Amino acid sequence: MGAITDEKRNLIIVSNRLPLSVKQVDGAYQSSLSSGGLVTSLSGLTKSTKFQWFGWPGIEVRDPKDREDVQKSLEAHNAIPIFLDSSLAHEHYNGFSNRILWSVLHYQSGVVFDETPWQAYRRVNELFADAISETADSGSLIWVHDYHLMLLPELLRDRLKQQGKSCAIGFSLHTPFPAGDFWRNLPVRKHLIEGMLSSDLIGFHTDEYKQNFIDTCASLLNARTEIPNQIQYKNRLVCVNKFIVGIDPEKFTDSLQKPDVQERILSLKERYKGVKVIVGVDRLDHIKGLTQKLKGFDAFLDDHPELQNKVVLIQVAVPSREDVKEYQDLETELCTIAGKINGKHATPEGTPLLYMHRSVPFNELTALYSVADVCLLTSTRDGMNLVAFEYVACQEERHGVLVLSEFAGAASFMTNGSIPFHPANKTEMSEAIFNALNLDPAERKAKYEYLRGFVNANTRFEMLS
Ligand SMILES: O=P(O)(O)OC[C@H]1O[C@H](O[C@H]2O[C@H](CO)[C@@H](O)[C@H](O)[C@H]2O)[C@H](O)[C@@H](O)[C@@H]1O
Ligand SMILES: O=c1ccn([C@@H]2O[C@H](COP(=O)(O)OP(=O)(O)O)[C@@H](O)[C@H]2O)c(=O)[nH]1
Repeated sequence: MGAITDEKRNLIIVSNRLPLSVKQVDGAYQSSLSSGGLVTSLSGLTKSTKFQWFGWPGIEVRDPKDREDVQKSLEAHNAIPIFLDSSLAHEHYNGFSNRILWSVLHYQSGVVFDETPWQAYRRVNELFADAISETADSGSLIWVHDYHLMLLPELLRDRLKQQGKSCAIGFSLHTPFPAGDFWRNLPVRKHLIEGMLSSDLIGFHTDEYKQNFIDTCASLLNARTEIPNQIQYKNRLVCVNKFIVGIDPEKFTDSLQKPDVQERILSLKERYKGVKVIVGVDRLDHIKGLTQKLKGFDAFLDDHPELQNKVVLIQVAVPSREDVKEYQDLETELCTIAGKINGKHATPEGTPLLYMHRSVPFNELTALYSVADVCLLTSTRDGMNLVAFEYVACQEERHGVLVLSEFAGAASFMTNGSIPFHPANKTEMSEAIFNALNLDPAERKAKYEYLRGFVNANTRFEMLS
């Protein structure tokens, strides 16, 4: 079985975060587009497919009248909020999903398990199952996304069965799934895998993640896995496969045509005349290797004094998960390193590093991508990394070079068209940057065309759509 596709069926998308996050500004509720690749990867679907999207609105709303208002404002975008108390949401999202589960999925050591966040994780998965099973009709396709909701397929299947409904359930993991023994770091590992195995189809970003998952099912649960892409467990047959997540490149090329974006591009080109621009866009997260990136860039500046005032790194670090201490500490560390780099390498002509700790509007982002000669992505682990795709989409004229960590999921597909490197090796990173800046035009064009072909061929996330 490949993708589940059936235009007549009602499609329900479920993710922890809705594509619109709600905030209270001066007493009124306002919604804005959520950050991150999951939302980007599914936004292309809105063009061609009708669906309802269930998720947490990102804010506690207690008053029933306020809940109604929020519900109505999201309804216009087919988004259905699942309201959670703030302490429950905090323990589920920050406590278990991001401090514990995210770390294990991305091979980070020193994970400490705690019962309270685990119970909150279970409870939130139950609340999602209650809300969705109530709304779903028999025959609906339910597409669950990501590590925040690994228990949901099982909870949902039980409830639907009790209600006499039959629905196909798909599950997409947007993160890596770790190899070998790493998953054993989680005392509740079995519950999570069993939760996912109640799906009909499970999708991963790469073959490597898929195979790691299959191997874990065999070793942990004794599941039968002899038939490729199938897992037989407790009288159920579950299909697993790789589904390449992509972007809608037209959204980016259209943005570049807008007069105000063209104007912005001209002004950035003027500002950086005679200077090579390297761009980095990452959520401020350990897995993006930002510490390594800044240190690698420092090494590059040390190695190439002849390029003083001739290269600038513009790094956008999008605020993320700011209630988690590890993320706060990372932000402090990055500020210190950024300050040191500019302290060491700045001249009266300017600074080599522009470190921006904020999100940028979409048009500004596309202008930045467009003027950059190089895009530097240094993930230590990363499910896919859609910034790599977006940079390519904005480089039709310049044929800029992608310098891509071998640990980003995107590297499984983009290595031929990029300059790969190991993010823990400063020397390798410095050489990769130098090579990218000095690539001859014919090779640049060839690499670019390879990447462009890949990005254009993978514009739809085709698992259940
Ligand atoms: O919702 P947040 O906690 O703010 O985090 C944003 C998203 O981060 C992760 O994104 C992943 O999905 C991308 C698209 O498939 C992929 O390219 C990237 O490598 C992953 O890190 C997370 O998995 C999402 O659930 C979050 O919404
Ligand atoms: O200020 C910004 C800058 C970037 N992005 C988007 O965040 C997504 C990042 O996705 P990626 O897959 O690279 O990583 P993730 O953040 O999901 O781990 C991309 O679509 C970016 O365009 C964003 O939402 N706000």
